[in-house]
Amino acid sequence: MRPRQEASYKGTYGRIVIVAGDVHFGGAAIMSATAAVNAGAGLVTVATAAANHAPLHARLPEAMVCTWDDALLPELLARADVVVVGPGLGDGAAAHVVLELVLATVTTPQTLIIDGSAIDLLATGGDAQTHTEQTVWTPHSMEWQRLSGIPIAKQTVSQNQEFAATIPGLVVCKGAPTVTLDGQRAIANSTGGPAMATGGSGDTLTGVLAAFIGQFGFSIEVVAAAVWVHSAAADRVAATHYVALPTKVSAELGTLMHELADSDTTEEEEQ
Ligand SMILES: NC(=O)C1=CN([C@@H]2O[C@H](COP(=O)(O)OP(=O)(O)OC[C@H]3O[C@@H](n4cnc5c(N)ncnc54)[C@H](OP(=O)(O)O)[C@@H]3O)[C@@H](O)[C@H]2O)[C@@H](O)CC1
Ligand SMILES: Nc1ncnc2c1ncn2[C@@H]1O[C@H](COP(=O)(O)OP(=O)(O)O)[C@@H](O)[C@H]1O
Ligand SMILES: [Mg+2]
Repeated sequence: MRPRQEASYKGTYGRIVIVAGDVHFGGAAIMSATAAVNAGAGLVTVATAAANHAPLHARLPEAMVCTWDDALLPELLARADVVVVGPGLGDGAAAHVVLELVLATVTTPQTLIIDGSAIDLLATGGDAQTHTEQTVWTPHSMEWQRLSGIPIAKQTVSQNQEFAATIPGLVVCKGAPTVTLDGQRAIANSTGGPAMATGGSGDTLTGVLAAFIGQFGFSIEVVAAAVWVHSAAADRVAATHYVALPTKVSAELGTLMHELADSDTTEEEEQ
């Protein structure tokens, strides 16, 4: 976490494009974008099914919106610092087409975060290679089983590392605990808990990851920090709520990040 610099503008903090939300899963797109905005991303655009356009605008005016077939999307993707693909993308014909566009367009040094339906589409149809080493995979156990072929019961860190080493970038194996892997190093997360076991927690994590990479760069440390902050925000909600609803977790991010950035500055000043 770093405080924001005086000499900066919205472009300094990351251009994020989130490709998400078919007609059934508009909430996934909204939750991902809400998290990205609250975690400090400079500019957020959501590419989604037409049915989600107006709800997203009404719910989150900070985000821009276009549809998957918008003629502007290829250029938006090419100019992005970080692209998220997959939350609630579904497996319809349009999802296949837009995933192909994303995979063909996003290249190093851009970051590509692959989640949810996009992991499933690649597990069943394509190969798991991308054009950027700066890829972050965010599977839950079943998505990881589909992609890696490792049955859930055999998903040990060493088994997971072996497959992680064969695909580009980092893998965030979500669970209790979530473990971030790069094929060699593994970082187990220390925050979070069962109050997060509710639809949309993973969708929210994609937005936090995108915002962190957009602001602080791509590395295993930044990815693990985003995982930690997302679950730490959920812990705060869970301190007074039975379930850590993703929208409440996103609302908690701003205060938590303010405190973390502030405490880092204080430590630096004291040294
Ligand atoms: N509001 C919205 O718009 C929302 C939209 N969403 C979007 O929906 C899309 C589909 O995502 P998905 O995760 O719901 O479905 P899928 O990939 O089929 O996984 C479920 C299967 O895996 C199994 N399973 C085993 N272990 C598991 C584990 N640890 N965690 C989870 N599952 C586990 C599980 O076993 P069972 O429960 O049947 O025993 C079941 O057989 C995706 O794009 C997502 O972004 C959601 O985020 C919800 C809110
Ligand atoms: N028992 C648990 N302990 C810690 N974290 C959990 C627990 N259950 C769920 N989570 C977290 O919730 C998220 C679930 O992700 P995912 O299944 O992709 O959600 P969705 O697709 O519904 O948004 C992950 O970040 C995971 O670590
Ligand atoms: Mg998910």
